[in-house]
Order: sequence, then C-alpha cells, then structure tokens
Amino acid sequence: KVHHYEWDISYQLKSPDCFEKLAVTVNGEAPGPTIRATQGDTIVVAVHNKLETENTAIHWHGIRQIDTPWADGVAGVTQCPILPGETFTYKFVVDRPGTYLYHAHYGMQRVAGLNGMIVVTVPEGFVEPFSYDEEHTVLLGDWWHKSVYEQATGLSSNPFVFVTEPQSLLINGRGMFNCSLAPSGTCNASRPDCALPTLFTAVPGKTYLLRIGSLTSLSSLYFEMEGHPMMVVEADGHYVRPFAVRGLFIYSGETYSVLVKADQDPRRNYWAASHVVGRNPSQTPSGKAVVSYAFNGNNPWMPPPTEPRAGPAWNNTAIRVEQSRAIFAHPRFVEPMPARADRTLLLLNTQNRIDGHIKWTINGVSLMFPATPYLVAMKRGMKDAYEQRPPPDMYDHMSHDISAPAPTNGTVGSPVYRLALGSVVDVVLQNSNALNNKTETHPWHLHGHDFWVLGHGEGKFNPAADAWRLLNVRDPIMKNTVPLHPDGWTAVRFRADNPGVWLFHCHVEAHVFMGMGVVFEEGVERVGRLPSSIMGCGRSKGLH
Ligand SMILES: O=C1O[C@H]([C@@H](O)CO)C(O)=C1O
Repeated sequence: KVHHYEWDISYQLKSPDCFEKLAVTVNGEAPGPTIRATQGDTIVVAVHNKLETENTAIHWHGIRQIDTPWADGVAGVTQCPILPGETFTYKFVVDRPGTYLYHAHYGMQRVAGLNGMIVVTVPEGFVEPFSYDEEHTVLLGDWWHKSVYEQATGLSSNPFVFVTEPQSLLINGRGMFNCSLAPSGTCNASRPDCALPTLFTAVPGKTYLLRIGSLTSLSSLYFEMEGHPMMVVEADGHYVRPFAVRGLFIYSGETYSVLVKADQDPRRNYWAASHVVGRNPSQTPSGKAVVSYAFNGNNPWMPPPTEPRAGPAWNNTAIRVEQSRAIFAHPRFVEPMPARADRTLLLLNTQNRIDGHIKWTINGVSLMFPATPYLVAMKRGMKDAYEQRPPPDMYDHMSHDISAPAPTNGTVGSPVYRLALGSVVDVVLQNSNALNNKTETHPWHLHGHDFWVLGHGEGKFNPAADAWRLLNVRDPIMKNTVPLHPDGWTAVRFRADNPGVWLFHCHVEAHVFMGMGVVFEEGVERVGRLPSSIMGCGRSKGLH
C-alpha cells in the first residue's frame, strides 16, 4: 500500500508551553501528524517548503532506507537542502514494524518543532509477542523560548554561548511555563494549546500499548505514570525481553513501546510526568500530562488529587546504566550477530577550542557538512568536494586521560570513514570530560542501519584487555540510538550492508551542530541512479 502525504512546512506562532513563539510546523501543527503504515508499505511525502527564508530537509529516523539512501533527509549528507518555495518528495518503504520518528535535519531546525512519529504495524496474521487493547503515542520533547537562530549563533560565536537548559518539557507537544516569569504579553496561561494534556483515557481493566519516543534537543528524560508501572516490550523497532520499570529512562532519538494496565482506583486520574536527568534540572520544570480514567463518577478532566513526584536524582548515572544493561533481545527474536568484526573503531569524543570556537570532535575531527552532499560527491567521484584523507580509526587510548579536557586543539573537516560493503564494524564510543571538566550523556544515532548493543562500561575501554569479554554477544538488542553515559563507553556492532552514505552522530542538537558526528560510506558505487532532486547545491549545481 502507498500512503501519500502533502506537507506544507511553515512558521506559525505557537504557544506549546503558554509562551508565544515561532515554531516550524507541518500543515500548521507542531509536532506534525503521526504517520501510520503497515510493514512493507511505501510512504510518499511531498514536502513543500513554505518557510519563506529558510531551507529544510526531513529525516525519517529509524527507517533504514534500503535502496533509497537519497531519501534519508540529511542536508549535506544525502541531499541538498530544500529551498524556500521548492517541493521535495521523499519516497521510501517502511520495511520493519515498530515505532520510529521523523524530524528536520537541516542546521538546528529540529529545535523549532518539526518532529513527529512513525508507527509501523505488523502485517495481518503476524502475532506479536504480547497483546493489548488499544495503543497511543507519547512524544517527549524539550522547548526553548530563544529562537533556533539565537541558539545556533551562540554556539558558533566567540565567546561561546551555550543554549543552556530548556524552559519546558513537552509531552505530545504541550508544556506549561510559569507565565509570571515571562515578560508581559508573551505568555498566557489560559491559551488552549497549553492546557494540561490528557495522555490517554483508561478504561478499567484494559491494557494499553504506549509508543514512547523522545525527540528532545538536549535532555535525557525519565518518564513515569503515577501508580502505573510499565512493561517494556519494544525498543527502536525490535522486540525486547519484557522488563518492568516504574519509570523509563529515555534518550533523544530512542523509542520504546510499553504495556500499561489500567488497574488503579478508577475514581480519580493520575499524573504522567517527564523529568530531566543527566543535567541539572533546576531550570526545567517537569513535563506533565494526565492519565484519566473513564469511569462512571470520575471526572476525566479533573487534575489528579496528588502532586507529581519529583524525578530521580539527576546525577545518579548508575541507575541509568543499569537500565541500559537490562535491555536484551526477546528470546524469540534474537537477530544472529556475526561473531567478530572486520574492523574496530574507537571513537573518543572531546570538546575542543578550535580557532577560538568551542567544538566537539571525534578522534580530533569536528564534522562540518560539505557544500556538496557526500552522497552526490562520492557517487559521482568529485574528489575535491570532501576530504579525501579518512579520519582516524583510533585515538591514543593508552595515554589519553578521559577525566581531563582535551589537551590538543583538533581540526574541523569533512572526512568520511569508508567501510567495505558487507563488512562487520565494531564501534566503541568513548566519553571524556568537556572543557568545563564535566562529563555528559550523548545519545548516538546511526542512520541507515541498526546496530547490536554489545555493552556499556565505566571509565576507559581498553581494547587490549578484558573489555571484550564483558560484552553481550548472546542476546544483544538491536537499536538505532544508544546512550553513551557520563564517564563511560558504549560498544556497538553493525553490518555495513546498506549502500549509501550515512551519518552517525550525537542526537543532542547542539552537539551535532558543534561537530559531534562522523560519516560512513559503504558500497556507494552500488547505489542506483541518484534522483536529480537531491542536487543543486555546491558542486552538484547543474548536475542531473
Ligand atoms: O556542548 C556543551 O557545551 C556546554 C559546556 O560543556 C561548555 O564547556 C555544555 O553544557 C554542553 O553540553
């Protein structure tokens, strides 16, 4: 089945948390509509850029784009940005069931509100390893009152101005800023678009599947529903061995499906809440929504009689690592993993000062997208359009001190790791302290593939020693986004079997903007004829 969408992308005045601000919308809405399809369906989205003065591009997060690498939607990697007034049509197949996301992938535009969810259901006759009565989507976000322009300008300025902490957390696009803190006339608590949202209406005794996704710009979150523990059954489109949590840690770019049973006293309603973890949440009030009960005698619009609980200690890394380590493939859906890798990359992130600007680097290189999209440049053999020298596979793991800021400056560039088509690649992401001597959470997202999550560890990964033996090679979960925890490392394995050029990056919008990403190429010569609609910028001007 083919699903056709016509999307007008435009700025609209919105007040998702009562504060009025310009947001990038899809057909007037932010978040955009949920795309619903069945495994194997084709999605066609005609994107009309009506932003007047701003480019755009949309990434379909978690969709591998097999045979359609030009539809991945990353300006600078897989296509030229879509100019104001132009229409670009994405066409791709949703080849696996699960919960996915979409969002802008041009500059820091995701921060401005262009995001939404993709739900791919199983084909008729397929029995999932769990059952439920109804399903709902929960999209988590964070929200700033500063414009994207101010945020991006601050990050690239000298002196550096960080985006700082979000003003609000959004649940399904709604938050609640305390208007007494805003300049008069900018915030109005009685606006309908910032009313306390109902997460879903529960009928006593029924079981609900919540498809939860996070598209925060910066924040790692803890999501919980008062009195309602969750059974986690899916992660990034893969069934997991079910595990129960009272609250779910979720990182930007991740999705989880959870089962919730409506088994509480139905004569009242309950809080759902999201809390910042991993960074100090003192400037960011928790996001709130209501789980309301449909029950004779209960008022479904009444706020719960309780106060929402405070979140867990934001700086308790151990409990977050514990959840990361509790996720295994469902025993009936273990995807066989190659026993060893053909190549290992040890990728160290450091924050560096380069020509006075603060950047993130990976093995000393801060990624800057080239003017000509990599996919066009590499497929057409334009050797001067990107850096020919590949970035380093390793950092100096013997002597580098991860608890100290980077001792060297690093460089800014547009290199690419060229992977042999079909080869197996291990990547160990290694965290280290930023220039302010703090260590942070970095959720890493791989385009075009899922990876097996081999493990998470503390401190520095030592490739020569025991570290490999600690990894889970028996039933690792496959994901497209995985957290790199403070002071630690995360190891993943993937098969480079999808011809194209693919971004792998920290999903914190400010961090990828500051260069925290790498580019992989595999089998670009096998990519089919590139559509001329992805061309028109840099050295691809005039090509078709
Ligand atoms: O990228 C970042 O920059 C600041 C700080 O590290 C500046 O040194 C911060 O909190 C980030 O997450």
